[in-house]
Amino acid sequence: MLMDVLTIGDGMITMDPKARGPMRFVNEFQRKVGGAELNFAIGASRLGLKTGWISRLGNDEFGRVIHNFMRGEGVDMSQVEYVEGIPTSVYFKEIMEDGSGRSFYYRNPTPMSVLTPEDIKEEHIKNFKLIHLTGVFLALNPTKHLEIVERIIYYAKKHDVKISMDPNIRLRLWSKDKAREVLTSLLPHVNVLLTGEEEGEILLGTTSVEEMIEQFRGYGIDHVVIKKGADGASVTTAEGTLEMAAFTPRKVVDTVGAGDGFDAGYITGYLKDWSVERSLRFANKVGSMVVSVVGDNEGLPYYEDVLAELGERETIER
Ligand SMILES: Nc1ncnc2c1ncn2[C@@H]1O[C@H](COP(=O)(O)OP(=O)(O)O)[C@@H](O)[C@H]1O
Ligand SMILES: O=C(O)C(=O)C[C@H](O)[C@H](O)COP(=O)(O)O
Repeated sequence: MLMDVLTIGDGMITMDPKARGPMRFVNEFQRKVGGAELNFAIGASRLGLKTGWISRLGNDEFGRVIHNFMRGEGVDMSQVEYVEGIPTSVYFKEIMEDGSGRSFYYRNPTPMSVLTPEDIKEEHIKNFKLIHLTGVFLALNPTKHLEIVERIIYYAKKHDVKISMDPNIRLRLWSKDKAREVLTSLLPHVNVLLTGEEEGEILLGTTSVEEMIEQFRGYGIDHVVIKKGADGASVTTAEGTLEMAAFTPRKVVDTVGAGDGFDAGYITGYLKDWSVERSLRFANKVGSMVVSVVGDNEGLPYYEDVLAELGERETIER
């Protein structure tokens, strides 16, 4: 069966604080699941894409929680295995009154560290239309994970599978210099780049967004998407640049996961051959829906919900 999108990355147990404010004062947490690529996979699957995930989980209770959760989301788990001796990754979230916050990771080593390039199978990669990569997986072990990603890209290019990338730079995981070195080496292979302005500055050393876009386009990237949080996003293609304001969310309660959701939304449009305008509107809507729900992926909408929010489908409440 031809699949749509594949992503690779660490799945984590997420501990969501039950109260807002500095984490040192929070005594109760709710156990959820998270991780940039895991969120993307859930988002893509809910938007109707046939989605696969390459990952490794600890052979423990938390690993089972993530496995069952992802199965429930309809993500292909054929390339997810349990690992002995390394616990499933965990992270704790801090959420401040305005919905912003910090992350505290317990993921070194992660079960992903047993993965090798030999685990990547050409027969598997060629089944997909697009591979979505993010900097989080690369940050966990830059040298080794770069080899794995290069293997994926080699097979992808051989079979005309497209590549999308979100730098998702987490400075708690690696330095700016390392992130720049590793991620820019991949840019020539990227078809769709989904980045923030600050990440663009880290990668290219310029604060001018115009210059950034020009440089990214110079790498041969077809769609350069710049995400700007509450200010929306822009997309630059051969046809030019389209800017779009964000939608006003019902309420901003937790901004984590908006970028991952936006990515899933934009890739949905890209794979459906929608116009840039439609893809961007759809992705902006997905992002705005994620920030109005607490949790990294709980707010990720289903395809029909996005259409309803865009006013393209009638909603019946009762
Ligand atoms: N406060 C907000 N209001 C409305 N939309 C938002 C808000 N924050 C994020 N979004 C939407 O989600 C997208 C991604 O958010 P952003 O914070 O830029 O990504 P990242 O999480 O990757 O840093 C934005 O481009 C926008 O469409
Ligand atoms: O995997 C990691 O290391 C993470 O940081 C997990 C985060 O839940 C997402 O990456 C959220 O990312 P945004 O969508 O950019 O808010």
